[in-house]
Amino acid sequence: MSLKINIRHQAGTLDLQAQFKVEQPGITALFGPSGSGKTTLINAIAGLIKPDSGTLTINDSTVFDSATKTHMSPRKRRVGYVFQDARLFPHLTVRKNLFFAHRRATNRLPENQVDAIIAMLGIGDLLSRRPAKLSGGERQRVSLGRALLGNPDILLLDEPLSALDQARKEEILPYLEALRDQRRLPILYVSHSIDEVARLADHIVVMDKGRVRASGSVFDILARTDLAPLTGQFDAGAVIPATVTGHDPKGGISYLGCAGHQLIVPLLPSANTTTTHASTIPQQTRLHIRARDVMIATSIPDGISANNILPATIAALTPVGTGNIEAALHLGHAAKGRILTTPVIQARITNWSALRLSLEVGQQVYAVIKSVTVDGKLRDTDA
Ligand SMILES: Nc1ncnc2c1ncn2[C@@H]1O[C@H](COP(=O)(O)OP(=O)(O)OP(=O)(O)O)[C@@H](O)[C@H]1O
Repeated sequence: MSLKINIRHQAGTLDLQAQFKVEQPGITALFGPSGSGKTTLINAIAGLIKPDSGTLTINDSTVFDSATKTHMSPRKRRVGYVFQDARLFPHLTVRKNLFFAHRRATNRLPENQVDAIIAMLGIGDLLSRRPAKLSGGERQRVSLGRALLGNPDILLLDEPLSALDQARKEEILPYLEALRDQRRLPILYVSHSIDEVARLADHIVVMDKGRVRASGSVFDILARTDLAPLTGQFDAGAVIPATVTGHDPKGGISYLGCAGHQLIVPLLPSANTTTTHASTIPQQTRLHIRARDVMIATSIPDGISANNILPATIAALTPVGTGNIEAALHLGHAAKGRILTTPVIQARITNWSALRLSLEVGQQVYAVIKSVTVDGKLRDTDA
């Protein structure tokens, strides 16, 4: 499955010139400031607007080509679209909303897959209700179900959580994670929230003023300090790969390995609680470490509640806002003259602390990590 975009489109003051490819399943976040052209771009992919020029290819099928005057209708494009507001048919029950999409699909899903989607989204008990009798989170889950029952080649999600309060967001995020992990479907996900992106996305396309400024894996993009003004990475912190290496259910902790270091986190829900070592170990995961949850120490601190104190080397010190410094820290201590290639995490400290500790680039320090989120499936954990 692939999506290839090379389009140009003028809308009011927006001069959209977008060129990128999505060739992998999983979630690709379209991220960027308000007005950067994200919705215009996915409307073009869905066929809701016709670009001025260029080409759009979904799965080797050219859905738009200005040179040959090809502009396939939205229905024929096999694209599932979930909007900010659920846009369900108000007069139809959930069942009828869902099966409307199923019946219209050019390539209908088999019954067992329909049942699996309904189960995955936890909407089986809602089938006889009308949209007005659903909560905001339930409506969005039904809307996701309706998009999936159309058996799309690609799913476009335009800020599907932005109209929901934090509690409803937390309710729906696990379903999006299940969707990402269980269905091998590319998902283009528009979001303003870097926390959501860090939690869900595998890849990020960063847009600004109608242009694609960068695209790459979530690990690489969130490690790039040059993109921070656009990504809000200073608030997001880092997303880095890790391995679950063991569990100690009695002690209530799990062990993770990251760049040769061990981290301890409260027992992960994925742990087998009857044995000390789950059969699935080691298991790949990722950590989200926010800059505000990392402190810097110049020597190993004593008598401290934080479990995770990792050696680190300062890669960059960047002023942010008034009075704060963002420190980029390579995990591990670099020998003199050696350049580290280990993952980078960020720490948010005050100017005053940086001066007091005489911090400088290249200095060997310790990162005191107060809290880690282990993948999205697993809750925020004070570590
Ligand atoms: N039909 C239109 N007529 C005039 N201007 C338009 C039209 N569509 C888009 N624009 C312009 O394009 C800009 C980008 O819109 P778009 O909704 O694609 O941005 P966005 O990145 O999705 O923003 P947001 O994150 O706020 O939703 C708008 O600010 C507007 O100036």
